[in-house]
Amino acid sequence: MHHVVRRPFLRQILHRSYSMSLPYATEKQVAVAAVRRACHLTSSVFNKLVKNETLTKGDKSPVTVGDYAAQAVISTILHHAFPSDFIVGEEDAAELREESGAGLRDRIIALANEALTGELGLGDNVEWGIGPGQEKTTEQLLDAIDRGNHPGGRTGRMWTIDPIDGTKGFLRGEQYAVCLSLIVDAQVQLGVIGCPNLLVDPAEPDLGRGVIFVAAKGHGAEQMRLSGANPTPLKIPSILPSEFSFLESVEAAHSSHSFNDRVSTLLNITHSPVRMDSQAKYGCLARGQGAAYLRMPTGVGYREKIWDHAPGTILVEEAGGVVTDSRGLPLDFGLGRTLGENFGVIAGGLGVHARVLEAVQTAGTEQEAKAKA
Ligand SMILES: Nc1ncnc2c1ncn2[C@@H]1O[C@H](COP(=O)(O)O)[C@@H](OP(=O)(O)O)[C@H]1O
Repeated sequence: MHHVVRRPFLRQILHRSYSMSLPYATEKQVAVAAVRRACHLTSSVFNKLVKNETLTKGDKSPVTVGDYAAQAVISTILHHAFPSDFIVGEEDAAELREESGAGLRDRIIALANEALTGELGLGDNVEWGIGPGQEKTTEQLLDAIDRGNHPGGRTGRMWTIDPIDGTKGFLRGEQYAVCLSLIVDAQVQLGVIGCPNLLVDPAEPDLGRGVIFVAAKGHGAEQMRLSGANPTPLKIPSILPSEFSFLESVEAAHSSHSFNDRVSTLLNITHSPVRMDSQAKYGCLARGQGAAYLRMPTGVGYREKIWDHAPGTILVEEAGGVVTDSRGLPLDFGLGRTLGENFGVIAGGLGVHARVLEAVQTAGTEQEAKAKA
């Protein structure tokens, strides 16, 4: 009798301390498992389709195959674990449902099923629809891709998926990232960024490549191996911008290189910028590579997508940094699928961010004056 009375009490205490330690513990496990499988998938697409096939210049088919299949995998896992959550994903399956898309569709379904049915790894759970024997039908996987059509908004639980962020980097065999975040009532609660091509430690190249960055609101940021091993907490060091360089996009069409040059000059930064595709930039910043990430628009009209910044923003904030737009406003993840009126992105360590923001505003005023003259 004594035993029967004590057990629920103990379970209550244990549950309370567990949920106090990490409110989204299951979500974190599921998200890491989903990103890990998608990373293996995209790496295998690269090895099969980019390295070993002759691609014509501008051929985007490996990206298309990888993008669709990775979104199918992540969305399937999320739906098994959290059936009522919404998903804001970059892709939809309309093209694959057409008669002309049959070849592409078959390739994608095979790849997604291969990724879903792989052996269970560290922290995996069969209840998430993964593991040997868990094949899905074509219809189930197309529906999984299409579940990414949520319009976003200010309330509710929603996941953002960018199955291959940095598609240009992916095709060049350089950096790209598989990105996932959980947003609850417009606040990012969880961010996971898988970077299959990123060195585990730039100071020790022998450790190899393949990193997953994870951050949970109020519970810090960490980096782990793709297997989930070696979780290491991340903290942005307090450094002066002159000692380090900016992180920026490789693609001049995505972010103004000349504007960044001017900001570097204003801050007396002498090192060249580190150019890198995808949200791997946020990951590098969080582990102390580069002083700040600066992304200023190249023209008017483009609106940044929430899936391109939600995981990175929480990662940098949880590593002790700050992320705002070029006016110093927080990024607003509650306006739909885009960041709406936010203009540009500045991410950096606490003191560094304030100095970069000031220089960005000076450079912006100069630019306006020049345009008027
Ligand atoms: N004109 C533009 N300005 C800013 N970002 C753009 C852009 N056109 C595309 N992008 C986004 O930039 C992302 C890549 O960022 P980066 O330059 O940091 O690697 C692209 O993601 P995808 O590669 O998933 O399409 C795309 O969403």
